[in-house]
Formats: sequence, C-alpha cells, structure tokens
Amino acid sequence: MTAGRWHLLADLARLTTRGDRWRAVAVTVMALAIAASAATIGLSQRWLVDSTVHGQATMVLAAVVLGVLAHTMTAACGRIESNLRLYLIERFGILLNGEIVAWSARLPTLDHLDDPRFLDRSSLLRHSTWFLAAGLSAITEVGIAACGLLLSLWLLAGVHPALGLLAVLAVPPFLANRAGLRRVRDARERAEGTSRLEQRLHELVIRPEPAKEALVAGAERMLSERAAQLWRGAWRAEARANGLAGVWQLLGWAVYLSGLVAALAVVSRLVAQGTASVGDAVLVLSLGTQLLAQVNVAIQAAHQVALAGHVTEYYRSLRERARRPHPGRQPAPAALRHGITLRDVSFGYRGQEGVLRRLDVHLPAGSTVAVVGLNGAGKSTLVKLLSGMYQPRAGSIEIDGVPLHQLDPASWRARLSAAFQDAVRFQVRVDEAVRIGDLHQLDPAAVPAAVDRAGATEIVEQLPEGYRTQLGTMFGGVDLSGGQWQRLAMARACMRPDPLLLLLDEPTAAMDPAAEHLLFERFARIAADAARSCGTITLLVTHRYSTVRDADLVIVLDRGRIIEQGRHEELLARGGRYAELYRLQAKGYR
Ligand SMILES: Nc1ncnc2c1ncn2[C@@H]1O[C@H](COP(=O)(O)OP(=O)(O)OP(=O)(O)O)[C@@H](O)[C@H]1O
Repeated sequence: MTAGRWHLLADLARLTTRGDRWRAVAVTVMALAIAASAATIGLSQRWLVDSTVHGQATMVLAAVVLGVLAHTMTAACGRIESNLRLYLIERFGILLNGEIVAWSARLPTLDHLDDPRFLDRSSLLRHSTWFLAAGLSAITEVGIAACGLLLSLWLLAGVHPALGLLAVLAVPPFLANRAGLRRVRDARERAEGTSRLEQRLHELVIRPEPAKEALVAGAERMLSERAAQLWRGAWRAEARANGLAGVWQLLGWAVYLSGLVAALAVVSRLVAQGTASVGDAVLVLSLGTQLLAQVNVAIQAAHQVALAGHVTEYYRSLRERARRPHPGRQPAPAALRHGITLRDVSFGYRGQEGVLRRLDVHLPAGSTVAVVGLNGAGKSTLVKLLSGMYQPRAGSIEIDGVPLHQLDPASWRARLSAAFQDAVRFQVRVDEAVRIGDLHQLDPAAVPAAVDRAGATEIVEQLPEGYRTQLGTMFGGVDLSGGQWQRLAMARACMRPDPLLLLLDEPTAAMDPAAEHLLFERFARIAADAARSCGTITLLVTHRYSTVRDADLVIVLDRGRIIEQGRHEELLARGGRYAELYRLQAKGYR
C-alpha cells in the first residue's frame, strides 16, 4: 500500500469516528478484551490439566472459574463488538454515500459524465462504501489480531522457543491470500462497465417510457436475455477469481497446518522427556488452533484493508476533483450591457473534434436569438457551451468582455434559465417540480406566477390536488402528456426573475401548434421585459422556422459552422440555406 493510501485511510478513520468516538473506542476495547481472553482460555486449560494431574482441588476449581470467565467474556464481548462494528460501518456507509453524491454533483462541468472510466470508477466507489467502512474497522482488527498473535506466540515460546516459529508459518497463508484476493479485485473492476450496461438494459425493460418501445418492437425478451447474459458473464468471472483465491488460500493453510502438526509432535516429545507438562501440550493445542483462528481473522481484515485501500484511490481522486477550486472567481454581472461574444470558438466532445468549428458571433444584450440547422448541426452543443456545462477547446466566450471561464460557475448558472426538449420529468409534487427552477425563491406566490407565465395554470387546475398533486405513476401520482410535462419545464424556466440568459432548446417540440403559438407570444413579452430590466438574451433553438421570424438575430448552423447569420428578412433575401429551408417548411404547411 502506498503512503498516499495510508494517508487516506487515516483520513477515513477520522471520518468514521466523527461524532461517534466513544463507540469506536468501545469497539477497540472489546476487541482487545477478546484477544486477551483467547490467551486466557489456553492458560486456564493448562492450569486445569496440571492441577488435575497434581491433585490440587482448589487450583482445579480456580482454573475452571477462570476458563468459564474467559469463555463468557469472549462470547459477550464478541456479540457487543460485532453489533457496534456493524453500527459504525453502516453509519459510515451512509455518510460516505452522501459525500460521493454531493461531490459528483459539485463538479462544475458535465464532461466527466461522458467518460466511461470516470463512470466505472464512481459506480465502483458507490458500490464499495461498505468495503471502505469495513476496511477502516478492519485496520483496528488487524492491529488487535496482531497483538493476540504476539501474546499467543509469547506463551508458546515459553513452552519451547522453537514453537515461536509458528509465526513464520502464518506468512504463507497471508501471501497466498493476497495473491488470490488481487485476482478477485481485478475481476470486480473489469466487471464494473458490464454491470453498468446490464443495469441500463434492465431499466429499458422495467421503466415505462423505454418499455413501450421495447414492447412494440418485441425486443423485451432480447433485452432481458442480453442483460442476464451480461450479468452471468460478470458473475462467472468473479466466481472464477473467487475459486482461484480459494485454492491459493488452501495451499497457504496446508503449510500452516503441517507446522501445527509438527509443533504438537515437538511438545509430545517434550512431555515424554519430562521437560514439559501435559498442561503445556494442552496449551499448545489450544493456542495453536486459536492462532489459526487469529490468523484467519487477520487475513480477512487485511483483505478488507487491501480492498478499501484500492478503492480509496478513487475516493481521493473524486474528492480532489470536487474540491479543486475553479479558476473562475468573478461574479456574474448584475445586468448585461453589451452582450455575449463568441470568438473563434471550437469544440468537440471527448475524443471528437469539429462538433463546433470556429464560431464568431455576437449576441447583443437584450436580443432574441434563434439558432436553426439540421439534426446534429451543433445547436444543443452551443447551448451547453453558453451555459458553461462544457468549455470550448479553442477560442473564447465573453460575457460583457469577460471570458466565461473567469466567472464563478455557480454565479453564472444562478443567472441562467433554461428549458430543454428532453426536460426532466421530476416525479415530485407539482409545486416542487416548478420550484426546482429557483430554490432561492421563498415567496410562495412565485410558483403560481411562473406557472401562469408558462401558460400552464389550466393544466395545474385540472389536476386532482392542484399544486399538491404528486406527479408520476412510479410513486402513485398522476402522469402528464409530453406537452404538459414540457409546460411544467417552461414554468421552471420562468422561476428566475432576472436571468441574463434564457436558453430555450426546442422547449415546445411536444406542444400542439396553438399552445406553442400562445407560449411564444407570452415569452416574447417576458423576454422584452427582462431585456429592459437586465439586458437578458433569449436564445431559442428550434426546427420550426415560423417561430424565428421575430428574432433579432438568426444563426444558421451547418455541421458545426455558422454558415449564415442575420435577421429573418435579410436571410430570406439572401436566398441561401436558410431561405431554402424556410421555403421548404412553409410549402409543407400550405
Ligand atoms: N455528450 C455527447 N458526447 C459525444 N458526442 C455528442 C454528445 N452530444 C452530442 N454529440 C454529438 O455532437 C454533434 C452535435 O450534436 P447536437 O446535439 O449539438 O446537435 P443538434 O444540432 O442540437 O441536433 P438536433 O437538432 O438533432 O437536436 C452530434 O454529432 C452528436 O452526435
């Protein structure tokens, strides 16, 4: 184990005991008491045998009392200790899980969510909180088992120094165990990607939205069989590694057991020669078998520590990533005065290039900007860059002349409002689903006002319990139509009173034309008010050209490039790609 991991385990040890120091101390005391009583049992047995041989009745009685006390202490302390240990492990697991989720959510951009390595590691980490927690308590267990071992060896060496060699024979089971467990750990790590895929396939069959497509296509059987196949594959690989680890362990134990048999032969000889008592032989038998148990405990605990030590590397890297200060310190401006300027901006997702190429455009403060283009042109990607979810690979985005990466990401996001085509269907109460748009708004009137701005009041009034209606059937609530969900998403986007940038990425794709028309009329008024008060820019991504006629600026994207920009009339008059697409769509409606 590297110094870094020890460092981290020490960190985690502090975390585990945080707020529960006394329980942690109690566990350690109990474990020490168990280790001491194991040796006492051996001693009482020797005492019992020797006093019986010498006919010392009082001593026999005292040895029996000591033995009973030691056994009682082992049983009682064992029970209390294991309960306390479980309590600490579970408590720590909850704490750690909360931290992992909070750290992942704190990362300022989204590119880590496109990285399978990151996803595998964080999934492994979330599945391993028990290992981490158990690994920590295992550190004390290893220490205490080592103390117990030393005590037993000291007593054995007291009978004959050669018996102390049993300690050396405990090394092969340790090494064999380590080799086997390394295989198990590697198998688990290799299987993590497969188990994520298996989980995903499983969700496609058990969740209502994807399940309807799977059912229509008749693919549900194929999907569940594929999921089961993946699960079996991952399980077999782990089972194989476990089997091999078992073989290694057996080999290690075989070495130790031969040593124990040899130790018994030595002590029998000593008894025959009269240099050791029968009690000594009983002590060797008792301690030798207990030593076996102690070594076993130490091996299990060392296994836990090794597993925890490995996963802690991921824990540390996630923690460091979440704590790394963002270079952006400046707060977002109170109002936009000039606007947002993209200078030679290029971008590609992980391992890709050319999703956006050399964009140069100025979005004036207070304007309404429409972005159009064919599927895959890069429209949503532009929205993600403007919201700071991803950073340009080249060029810069400037907010009133300040590069976006110099702004504090939280402060910039607090001044954004957004509604997306694939809006999240929050399965919570209606008022909560809307309030998520701005959790800082404490005024109870803010939710109905936002719902009204999004033209969704009628929808809410028709629900059985109005704003208190539970949404989504997964939790016994009501389901909405696609367009109704989108209206709630729009209401969420209306929660912030003074956004600097209102991002609408095909927010009305699921709405009927009448609803869309009404909504855009309302939004035009809202945008105009916001533009007057703080220079808000409204950026609308759409495939419906009829909705962009009134925009101050239309940007036409084609395979990541801006091929045209200007007002609707200018672009029509130019007779280029925009005019072609506009006329094509208008013809379809005639
Ligand atoms: N998270 C991602 N990781 C990798 N590639 C992505 C990701 N998101 C989008 N892309 C790719 O980037 C390109 C642009 O996608 P984008 O969603 O920006 O297009 P769009 O113009 O909004 O398309 P549409 O009109 O279909 O919504 C596409 O080729 C897409 O495959």
